[in-house]
Amino acid sequence: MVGLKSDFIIIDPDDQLSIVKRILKEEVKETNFYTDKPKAIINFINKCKDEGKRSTDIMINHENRFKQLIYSKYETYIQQENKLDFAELILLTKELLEKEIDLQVHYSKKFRFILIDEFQDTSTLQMDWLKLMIDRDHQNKTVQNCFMAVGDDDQSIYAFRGAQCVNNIDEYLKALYLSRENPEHIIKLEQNYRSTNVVLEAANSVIDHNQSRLGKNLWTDIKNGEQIGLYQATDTSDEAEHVVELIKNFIKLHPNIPLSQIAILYRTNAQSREFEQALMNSGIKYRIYGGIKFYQRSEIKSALAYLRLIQNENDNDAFRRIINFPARAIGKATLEKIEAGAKQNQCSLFTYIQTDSNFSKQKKIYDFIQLIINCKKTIEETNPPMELYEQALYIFEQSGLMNSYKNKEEVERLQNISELCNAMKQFSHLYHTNDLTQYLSVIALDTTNTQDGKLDTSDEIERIQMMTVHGAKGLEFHYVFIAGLVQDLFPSNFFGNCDIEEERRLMYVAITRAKRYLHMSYSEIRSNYGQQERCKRSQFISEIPPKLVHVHNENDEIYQPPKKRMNVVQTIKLPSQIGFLTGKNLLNVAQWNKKK
Ligand SMILES: Nc1ncnc2c1ncn2[C@@H]1O[C@H](COP(=O)(O)OP(=O)(O)OP(=O)(O)O)[C@@H](O)[C@H]1O
Repeated sequence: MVGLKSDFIIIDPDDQLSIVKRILKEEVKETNFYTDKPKAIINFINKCKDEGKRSTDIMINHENRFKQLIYSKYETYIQQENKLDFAELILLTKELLEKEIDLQVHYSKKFRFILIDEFQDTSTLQMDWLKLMIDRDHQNKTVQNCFMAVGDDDQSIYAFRGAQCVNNIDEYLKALYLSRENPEHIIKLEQNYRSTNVVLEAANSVIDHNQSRLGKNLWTDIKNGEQIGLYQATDTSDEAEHVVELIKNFIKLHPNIPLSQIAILYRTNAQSREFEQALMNSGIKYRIYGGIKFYQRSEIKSALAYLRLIQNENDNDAFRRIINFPARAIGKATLEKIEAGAKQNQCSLFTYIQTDSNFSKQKKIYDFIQLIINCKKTIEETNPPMELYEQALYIFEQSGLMNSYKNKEEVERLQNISELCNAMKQFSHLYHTNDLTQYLSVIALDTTNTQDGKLDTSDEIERIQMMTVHGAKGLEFHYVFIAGLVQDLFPSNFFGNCDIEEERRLMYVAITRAKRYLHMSYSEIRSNYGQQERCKRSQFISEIPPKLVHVHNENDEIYQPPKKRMNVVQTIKLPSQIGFLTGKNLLNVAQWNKKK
């Protein structure tokens, strides 16, 4: 009926990725250049399907032309291969039930009780499918089967993926001849068993600022909750150090609380770096829940590979990583020939392509050689000397790395690159040097010694949990630390159009993860690509009644100013001064600190 053979195969997001990659390869065989990345195309395809759109339903414009083309090829491909992706399962079923009325009636009569969980995240397509399940008596305006939707409209945080919470609630109620006003139709579960009264009062007063909601007021029997901690930091390092200091104190005071009951939440993944550094310095184990440690992220590895090759032309691993990244149409076969030639001549890959005219005369390889040589020259010769982060930024721009992440979908990668520049600026400041070699030596441990895993899911040891607020949905922790509460970061304004109600729901999710204690922090000075910027405190902090908040200051018993520790760090000798030569044997700052 839908043109599928009975032995069809269901494919997951990884399969989708390899199919799109294969199609792209075919499509751009000649140029090895495409305007949109595979992941961006998959997001586009899935979003279209969630809106019930086939490739032929899309209004083509300059921006989506290429994506639409790949979508149509993807459709043909999976049809020929008798495959279905997740969104297709629903889309195909919806189209079938719309076409075959008998079948639609059959199924709507077959399922008498339907329970929908996480209703706030339903897409347009899922909503359309759901309506086809209604066994309706049009004449009497009644429904013969029973529906129960469970969800929290205040936790609808996937508008960017197509979830349309309040619209869908109204559509759902209308389809079932129900009304928002009738208390028998909407049952509010307002008693909360997770959090203290203080946490709930804060959550209620923040979310109360949203217009678009059904409205509810959480309450609890868990009284006398501790006040919410608030810390205004001098800069982001100070913020991270303060939070880690508090955590250390909690661990001391409550040795029986598992570390996994402590969570640090932030709005963007790039914010993890400062906290990772502070936790490593304190020797506290951590896990990035649903994410990858900062120095293991793909864009950071690529960025560092550029720096490494420029600093040391014999670094073959760095060469392999960037010779064709961003794409320069230098394929696997060419790389194999380079590897063989370099081996035969007993030299590094970069040296080899410069000396063998078969390669050095090829334009794309010649351009790569010039890129590396010119970057090195500029860094060495510019007067006054470039700061370390400026050197890096120059390389990332010249190499096309920054440009390769210009798509909206890659904003996180650019944020991570910016954070890397911030880290370099801090390094220069701390060690009074702009020497790339010394910087690369110091971070060598972070990049070589940590687990080279994909997602950091290792859970054999109790660890502090770090995650984005999106990642925290559905979870709960004894102690929750929400960091980076400044305007334009949280609430975010990454694309210049802040959806304040969606951001506020995210804040509501963040607050309601806390069972016993909540802490908020911010720094009015933040850096962007190494440049300091002044920020305003998040409006969400002001939306919490001051009586619920305890502002931390240096006189608090629990708080020991990090300045003392900074002095210790500043006395550490740099690798060149203490005679270490290879990255593997180096200790990071924290370890030097401990050894001293
Ligand atoms: N009736 C109850 N009595 C005692 N504890 C309860 C009860 N119902 C739920 N809880 C506890 O409250 C906490 C939250 O429950 P649950 O995770 O089911 O809520 P939820 O609505 O899914 O939360 P959220 O959507 O905010 O993540 C859990 O720790 C759970 O064990």
